[in-house]
Amino acid sequence: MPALRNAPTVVRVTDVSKRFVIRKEKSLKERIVNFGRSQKHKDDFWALRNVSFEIKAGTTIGLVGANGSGKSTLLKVLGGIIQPNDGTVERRGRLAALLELGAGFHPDLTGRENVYLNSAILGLTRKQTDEYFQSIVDFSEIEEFIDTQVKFYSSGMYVRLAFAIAVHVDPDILLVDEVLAVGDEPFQEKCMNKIKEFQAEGRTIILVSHSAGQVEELCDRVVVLSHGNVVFDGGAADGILALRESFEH
Ligand SMILES: Nc1ncnc2c1ncn2[C@@H]1O[C@H](COP(=O)(O)OP(=O)(O)OP(=O)(O)O)[C@@H](O)[C@H]1O
Repeated sequence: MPALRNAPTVVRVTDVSKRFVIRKEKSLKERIVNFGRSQKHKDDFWALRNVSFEIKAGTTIGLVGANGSGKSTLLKVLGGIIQPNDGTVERRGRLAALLELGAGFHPDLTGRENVYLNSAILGLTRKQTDEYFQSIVDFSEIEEFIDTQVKFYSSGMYVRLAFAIAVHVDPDILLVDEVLAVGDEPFQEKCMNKIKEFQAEGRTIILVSHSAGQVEELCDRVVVLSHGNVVFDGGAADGILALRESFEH
């Protein structure tokens, strides 16, 4: 469901840039020649450069781009997990983020403990989590392992529990990284249905995906990143064409 023209802006990204410092390892020869001198060899790398856009409530937006183009970095900045070096991110409403595998889970805690920990981080009281708990477990279909430490979970089990938590905390904004691809087919279908339900309820979804089919099916709008720059921002069909073009640069 495309956002209404007069819907409020729920995310405003203004001139966001993110720099990483990359350590480069020297070759064995360089290390011998430079023996005793500083071994430090660092480069600045701009993963995002002057990224700006706004998202209206109720929009499903696809973030696409080649490997390394900055999609996950942008999602983490949007989710407040990392801070940009320049620029600002403004958000309105409760946000739940499904980022890379395991992010947000404590490996030594059990599934049950992680449900309570994550829900608390997302602003739910213990009583509210008690109410949702069984529904989260049912959605994840991993009841048998709910009292196992999550470090022993398979990738699919991680995603099942993480997705189940994210969709039960009543988020206004849902961030979804490529994680859905890890679930098996029945679970992927269940997630797609949940995302469509969220769309119908007017929630805002920001989705990173490498699947053109998934993006065309779900997204009202597509932002294409290339080397940390926004090179396209518009409709899904044109966005897929722009994505293919960006592979050549
Ligand atoms: N913590 C970090 N330290 C140094 N460099 C990083 C860090 N995180 C990301 N990068 C670099 O920033 C760039 C963008 O990474 P990012 O994970 O955002 O790409 P992506 O578009 O999500 O890629 P993919 O499609 O492969 O998941 C990459 O070159 C990556 O190596």
